[in-house]
Amino acid sequence: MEIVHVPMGDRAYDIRIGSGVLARAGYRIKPFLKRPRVAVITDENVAALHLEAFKEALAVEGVSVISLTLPAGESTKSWSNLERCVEWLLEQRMERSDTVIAFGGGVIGDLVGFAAAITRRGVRFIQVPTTLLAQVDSSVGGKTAINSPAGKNLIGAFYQPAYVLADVDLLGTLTPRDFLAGYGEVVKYGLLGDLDFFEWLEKNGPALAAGDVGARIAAVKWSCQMKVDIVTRDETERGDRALLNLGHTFGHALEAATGYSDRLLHGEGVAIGCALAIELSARLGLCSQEDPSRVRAHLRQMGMKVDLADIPGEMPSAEALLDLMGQDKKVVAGQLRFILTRGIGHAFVTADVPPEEVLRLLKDELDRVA
Ligand SMILES: NC(=O)c1ccc[n+]([C@@H]2O[C@H](COP(=O)([O-])OP(=O)(O)OC[C@H]3O[C@@H](n4cnc5c(N)ncnc54)[C@H](O)[C@@H]3O)[C@@H](O)[C@H]2O)c1
Ligand SMILES: O=C(O)C(=O)C[C@@H](O)[C@H](O)[C@H](O)COP(=O)(O)O
Ligand SMILES: [Zn+2]
Repeated sequence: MEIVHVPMGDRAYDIRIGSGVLARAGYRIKPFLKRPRVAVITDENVAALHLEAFKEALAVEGVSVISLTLPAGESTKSWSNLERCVEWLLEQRMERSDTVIAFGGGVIGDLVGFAAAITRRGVRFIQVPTTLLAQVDSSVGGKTAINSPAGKNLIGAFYQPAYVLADVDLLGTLTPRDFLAGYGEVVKYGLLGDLDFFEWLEKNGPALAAGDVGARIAAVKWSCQMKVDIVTRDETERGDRALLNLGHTFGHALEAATGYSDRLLHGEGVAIGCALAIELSARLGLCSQEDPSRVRAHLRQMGMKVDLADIPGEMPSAEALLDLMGQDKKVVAGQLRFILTRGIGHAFVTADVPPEEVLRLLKDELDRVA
């Protein structure tokens, strides 16, 4: 069992990572409860596979459970599902000191975290992440949100969980595609701040995907620790936290362009976005010409999407993609900011990127699609 502590004063919390964690969830969660009753919100896939086991683990400690099951997929991060969650919590008479548990991937975590933040101006909230992406990234750090037709995660709040409980055994039921999408965020950590981690992934990525429990725990812990170090320096993204957005300026525009649909999962967009950010860095002379090919080679070795050509269906023009990037939350005074790199493990935030270079890169990439 591994623990990563998030030192945030009176909002400090622990992330507990291990195998067999779910079976002991009642024992772990009970100390947080003012009364032995929790509201669990999940999605249809997670409910079918793991909700009974989770309920039993809570029941053995005398904790009763009310649960709400939502449709699976990115389109669940919507106003209508936010309303559904909040109204359900109110109907169930959840008090401010009661606890809401997000039991699922990043979609459930982001939506339920936001619902918890605004219900009675903030009910206590615990994350039990069930995807690789949620265990390494979305359950930690307090970004919560839903999507708008105008762009990704544009409606939300910073709201930290009280606890995060990550059982890597749950990753065993993910589809290979969902597992690899989460791996996109794992690779991001190596690229943004730790060449040793990237090298470790080059060696251990295949074992991780094949189900090696030790490797999974190590990767989740490494990623969470990196995220915690950044988030505790800059909780609300005034500076360094934007590093965690490596690949996302491109990735979020691609998600919007593909309608937040099955055509492109978030982590897939992040992987393609990282490859584009590093290519852009090389074109601007910031990093070596070898870095983009090394990153692409690793993503390809893992069987991931790497290029715009890997996205099925029609893509909009380079100009339209650049326009979608204009809704990015890192925009200041109308100017886009990018996360670029001086080499693998050395990312930085900059507004000093000529839009014509971005356009040229996107055009070259789109030409390869045609
Ligand atoms: N808040 C943050 O800091 C942050 C960070 C990264 C990503 N995100 C958000 O996270 C979302 C993506 O999260 P995701 O990749 O977890 O997607 P997801 O929540 O849609 O889960 C992916 C799929 O896996 C299924 N699933 C979940 N757990 C399962 C399990 N154990 N076994 C079998 N199937 C399971 C889900 O039902 C879904 O179909 C995006 O909306 C993204 O914006 C947020
Ligand atoms: O926690 C962060 O900060 C991140 O940027 C992590 C990202 O992986 C995540 O996708 C996040 O939701 C993106 O943030 P956004 O502010 O660009 O919506
Ligand atoms: Zn992300």
